[in-house]
Amino acid sequence: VPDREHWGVDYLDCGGNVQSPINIDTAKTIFSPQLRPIQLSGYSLPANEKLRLRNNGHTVLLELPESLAITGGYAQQYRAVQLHLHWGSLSGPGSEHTVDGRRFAAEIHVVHYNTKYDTFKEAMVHPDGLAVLGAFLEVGPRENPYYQEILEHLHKIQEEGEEVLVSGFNIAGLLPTNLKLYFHYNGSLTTPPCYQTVKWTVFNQTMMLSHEQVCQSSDLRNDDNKPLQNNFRMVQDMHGRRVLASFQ
Ligand SMILES: NS(=O)(=O)c1c(F)c(F)c(SCCc2ccc(C(=O)O)cc2)c(F)c1NC1CCCCCCC1
Ligand SMILES: [Zn+2]
Repeated sequence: VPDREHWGVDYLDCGGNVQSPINIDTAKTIFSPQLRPIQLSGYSLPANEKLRLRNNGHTVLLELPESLAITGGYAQQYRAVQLHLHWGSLSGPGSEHTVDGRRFAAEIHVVHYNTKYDTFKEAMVHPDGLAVLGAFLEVGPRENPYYQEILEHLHKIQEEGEEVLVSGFNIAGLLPTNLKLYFHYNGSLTTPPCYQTVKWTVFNQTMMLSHEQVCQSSDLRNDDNKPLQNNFRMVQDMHGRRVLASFQ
């Protein structure tokens, strides 16, 4: 099938056996003291740097400059591509990964590509091509100022395809302060083409947002003018994979 050669990797990876998201069964994780703290560099952006925030009909995504890099915790260097969110609805939570069967209110993914490849498109078809940093979002008593930098613009991009420019801020504020405690496993993109080329990091520490903030994502609509919600994929079978933990 010509398409198959064209894509280089089996395009129908969505049915493969290295898929994401997964349920993290903490009783079966392997404590791996060799897992070093994740180190981020260039994540603090000046306000005069403008970032494109877009409603793509599936999620809200923030394009990131390649100046943001993962410089520790992975064997190779990875540079940022974009970040986006997964959330639920009034009827329930919407994280993609679950922990001991628990689904969290929402989940952020910061997508990076391995800089040994020239471009993101080239990297995303190689097994060590992508690194996604994931963190769970929970409802807490206070508004989260870092998430407000993104959420305060959602009312301007309610329709699919709309986008707005957001002023730079410290993107690291969207991730936990403790980058030492995390789960690590090999998986995939959670949307077609589902390439099995992601080295996942899911942080143990969660992010606290106000109830209003967590509900704000459902102001977004897709092309059928339907509310954009429950944009999470079902958890996938491990097929013998093990999840490593940087902590006991
Ligand atoms: N969890 S995830 O990382 O797999 C993921 C999702 F689950 C996602 F649902 C998404 S959004 C759906 C794919 C998509 C659609 C339109 C556009 C656009 O108009 O630019 C972009 C992407 C989404 F964008 C991503 N991240 C993308 C994976 C899609 C293809 C490569 C782009 C970078 C990472
Ligand atoms: Zn995602």
